[in-house]
This record gives sequence, C-alpha cells and structure tokens, in this order.
Amino acid sequence: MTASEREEISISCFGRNPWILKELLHEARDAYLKKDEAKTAIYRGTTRSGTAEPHWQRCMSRTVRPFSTVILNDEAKKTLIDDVTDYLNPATRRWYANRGIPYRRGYLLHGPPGTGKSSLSLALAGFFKMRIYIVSLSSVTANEENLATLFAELPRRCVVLLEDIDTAGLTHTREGGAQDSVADGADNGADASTNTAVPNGHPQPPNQNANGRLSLSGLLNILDGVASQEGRVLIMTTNHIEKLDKALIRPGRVDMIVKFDRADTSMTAQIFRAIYAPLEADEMPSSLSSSSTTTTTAAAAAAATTSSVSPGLWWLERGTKSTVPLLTPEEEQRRDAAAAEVARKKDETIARVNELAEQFAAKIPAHEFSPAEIQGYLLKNKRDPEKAVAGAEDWVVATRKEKKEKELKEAEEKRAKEEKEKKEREEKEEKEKEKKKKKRKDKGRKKSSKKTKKSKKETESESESSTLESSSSAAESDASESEREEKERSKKKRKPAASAPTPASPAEGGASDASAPVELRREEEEAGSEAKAQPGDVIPTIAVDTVKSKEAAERPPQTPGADSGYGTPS
Ligand SMILES: Nc1ncnc2c1ncn2[C@@H]1O[C@H](COP(=O)(O)OP(=O)(O)OP(=O)(O)O)[C@@H](O)[C@H]1O
Repeated sequence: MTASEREEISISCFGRNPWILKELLHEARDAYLKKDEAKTAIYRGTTRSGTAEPHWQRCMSRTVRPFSTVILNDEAKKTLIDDVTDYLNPATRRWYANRGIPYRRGYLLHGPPGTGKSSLSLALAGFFKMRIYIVSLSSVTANEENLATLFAELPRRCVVLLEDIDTAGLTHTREGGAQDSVADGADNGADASTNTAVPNGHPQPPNQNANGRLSLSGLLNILDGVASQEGRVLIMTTNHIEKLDKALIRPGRVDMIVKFDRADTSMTAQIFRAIYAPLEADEMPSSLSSSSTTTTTAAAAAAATTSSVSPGLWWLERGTKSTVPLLTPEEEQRRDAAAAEVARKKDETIARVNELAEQFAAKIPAHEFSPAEIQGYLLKNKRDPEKAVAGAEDWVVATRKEKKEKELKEAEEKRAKEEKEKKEREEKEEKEKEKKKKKRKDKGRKKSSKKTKKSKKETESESESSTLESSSSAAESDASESEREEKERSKKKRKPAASAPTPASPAEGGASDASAPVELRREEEEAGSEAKAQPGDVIPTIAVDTVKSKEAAERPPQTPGADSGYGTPS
C-alpha cells in the first residue's frame, strides 16, 4: 500500500479478545484482493485537487487483457514475457543482491501512436498480476519534485509506465555531439531486442528543458538514484526514439527495446479476426445453458441459424434471445440438435471471418495505418464484417485525404507560428538596438558636456598662469623663441634634402633632442640612416657657435660611414 492510499479506520469491540477483529480484517482483505483478482488496477500519478500534492490515484481496474489480444510479433512477445518472468523470480532478486547490482529492469516500447505500446504494458501487468502506475511526462504533474515523491511511494512489485518520454526536456543529450542514426528494429510489425545499440540524441545543451519542468538528470536520478525503489518493472514509451538521449536508454535503465510498427497485411488480418471472430468469452454465461435452471431455447438456436444478420455476428444476437426454465425430453433433444448446429455454425463463421480478413487485409496498404486506426474503422462496422470489407477502399481514400488535410493544416499552423516568432524576435531586436543607440547617444552627450566643462576650466587656469608667467619670464620666452626659430630653420634646411642628417652641436642638439618628442627623434634617426645610405648628398650647413666649432675643428675628421647617425658636416 502506498503512502497516499493510507487511511485510518478505528475499530473497537467489547471484551478483551481481539480475535474477532482480526477475522474481520482478514475477511475484508480477502474480499478486496478477490475483487481485483481478474483485474488490473490502474493508478495515475496526479496532484490532489485543490493542492499541488502529488499522489497515485486509483483511476480504474480493468479486466486483465490477455496477451493474445495484443498483436505483436510472436517472438517479440515471448522474449518479453520470458525476460519479465525471469526478473520477477525470487532467485533472481537474490542473484542481484549477492552481486550488488541494483535490482531493476527497464523496457522501452517505441513506435508511432496507436500501435499497441500501452496495450502491451497493460497486458503485461495483468499477466503478472501486478498493479500498473502510469505517469505521462507530458502532463503538468511531471516535474522533478512530484515525480520523486510519486516514485518514493511506489510499492515493491509493480509496473511503472512512463509515457511520452520524448517530451519535456528529455530529448536533449547530456553529452551533445553529433547525432547518430537510429538503430532500427525489424520491419515487420514489431521486434524485441536486447539493448545493444542505442541511438544518440540531438546535439543540444545539456539538461535543458523547453518548459523548465523536468530535466534529464532529474529523471535519471529518480529512475536509478540511490533513493529509487528496487523491484519494479519500468516501461517507458515513446513515439520518437531518435530524439532520446542515449543516457536515458542505456543498458541498466533500458534492458530491452521493443519496436512497434504500423500494421502490415498479416497484422491487419489479425485485427479483423480479433474483432469479428467468435470468442469463448462471447458465449452465453454457463448458468443459462444449465438444464436445472435456464437455457437458450431451441427457438433461439433456430433463430441463430436462420438469422438474417451477417454470419459473422450471429453470436451477438444470440445473447438477446429469451430463455425459459425446465425442458421436456423433446425440448432437450431439440436443444442438443441446436447446440450441434451452433457448433457447426461457429466453425463456419470462423472460416468465413478468416476469408473476409484476407480480403480486407488485401485492400489495406501495408505499413500505412496504425492498428488503432484500422480498429477504429472496424468498430464502426462491428455488426457487419462484410460491409467493413466492402467499404475498405473508400475508407483508405478518405483517411488518406483526411491525413493530408491535417498535415497541411499542421504545416500551415507551424509556418504561421514560426513567422510570428520571427516577427516577434525581429521586433525585440529592433527595440534592443534602439535602446542601445539611445544609451550611446546619452553617453556621448554626457561626455561632451564634461569635456566642454573641463576645457573651459583648463583655458581659465591657463590664461591665469600665462598672465602670471608672462611678466617674469619675458627674457626666457625671448630665448626660447629664438631657439624655436633656430630649430625651425634647421628643419627647413633638412627637409629639401629629405634624407640628410641634422647636424647639431652637442649643446644645442643635446638639449633640444632630449626634450623633443620621441617621434621627432625617431624621424631624425631615420633621416640620418638614410643619409648614410646616400653619402654623396649635399649636407646642409648650419650655424654653430665658435666654441663648438673650435671643438669640432680639434676633433678628428669623421667618415660618413662612421657617423653616429647625425652626419658629418662638410
Ligand atoms: N498491436 C496492437 N494490438 C492490439 N490492439 C492494438 C494494437 N495497437 C493498437 N491497438 C489498439 O489501438 C488502441 C490504441 O492502442 P495503444 O494505446 O496501445 O497505442 P499506443 O501505441 O500506446 O499509442 P500512443 O503512442 O498514442 O500512446 C487500443 O484500443 C488498442 O487496443
């Protein structure tokens, strides 16, 4: 019993002996279990109305669905049943425990919608007499916290069905990287294989989900984290195996993959037979055929043989015929004759249904329609198999048309949605651009106003200092003025020679060069090197004072090649 199912009931009795209470409880328990004996109890993960508290709600209990009613490749079915049988064996549990391997088993059922994935899960739960706990990962309940709570409440032995695992954020790979091709199963119907090849996911950012509900790592933690329940049979279903992250379906999480497909010819014929062939369960309750109570009358049997309804449906009518109590010997005779007739008719019907099934299957193109679609059409004609066969071609045409229209509509909706999103994106970008532009403008304006203020201040301080200095350094200014003029002249002289070095006295050149900007010095150096390259050029003369010229006269003559870069005056 799970935590969410627990309720408290107080029972008391007179006296000291609790025996009567124990008896009562045992009886109640047996009655409860008996009620569910031939049924599969189905629980759905949901939240309590009015609160966000997750819990398993018992939504119904269904009559056990026989495995035979799920149309699937026989080998696949057998492999699956054998695998689950072995897993549920108590010896297997011990085997896992002794080796320290988590006692879990996972199955992945994949294929297009309506191909029997849920039906097989239900049949499996019924076959092993287990309850089935269903959560759809596309439902609002499926966030990480809720799922963790739900999984913590699971009983030890049960089937957990996780539907639509390609939804939420689980289509994204944890590793990124290139997308591999999907490992395909058998073409024919369905197949089951142990999980040796698993497909890669999309190269998407890790653990990102489209709606922020359930991340991949969150789900993996729930499925096989330390706190996760052991002993359950996990079944995951998806319509898009190619979208799944390989981490989600790696061995250990998914131990067997079963592929479901659209109906081929043989499947179509099986679906037809499943709908129209008489089954034991369709027979009248045995109590009605008992001579001590009531039985079908000979008239009823006769009516069955002469019925105007289609031969495939006589058993549908049969149950509606009236019954009468007690029989005379003649009536008994007639009843036996009628029973023999019924048996003969039944064989005939089966043969006829088989024939019709072949005809029907031949009219339905293979691998185009899901079993659910075919079943849906047949159910519309459940009382008339011949009419179903006759109308099969028209149904194919109409369904194709319907599908095409639906596809077109969906494509149109998708296109409109994409266009709308694109437009919204562009508008957003435009707005952002405008915002940035405005910000830049505001910044520029602030800067320029700051600059004007600063330059204003500088001019004011400059003018102040210049008035202060002007009187005291008139002589200096004259000297520097003359120095500047001198420099200017020397530059002018150098310029026409373009590459001629600038001869300068140590006093003059040293002082002025040291204070000159780096660029100017570099220019002079370059000019000097160029001058060395053309020693024949005319070197301009410059005025030097007598002391310096004396020193120069005493110095040994320098060749242009040994020049330090400033050149040798001629
Ligand atoms: N292989 C099948 N054998 C028997 N019945 C089937 C099969 N496939 C589909 N059906 C019938 O079609 C209906 C839908 O099937 P089911 O819900 O099992 O499909 P599904 O693959 O789980 O679909 P979805 O992917 O949409 O959940 C059911 O009534 C079921 O009886």
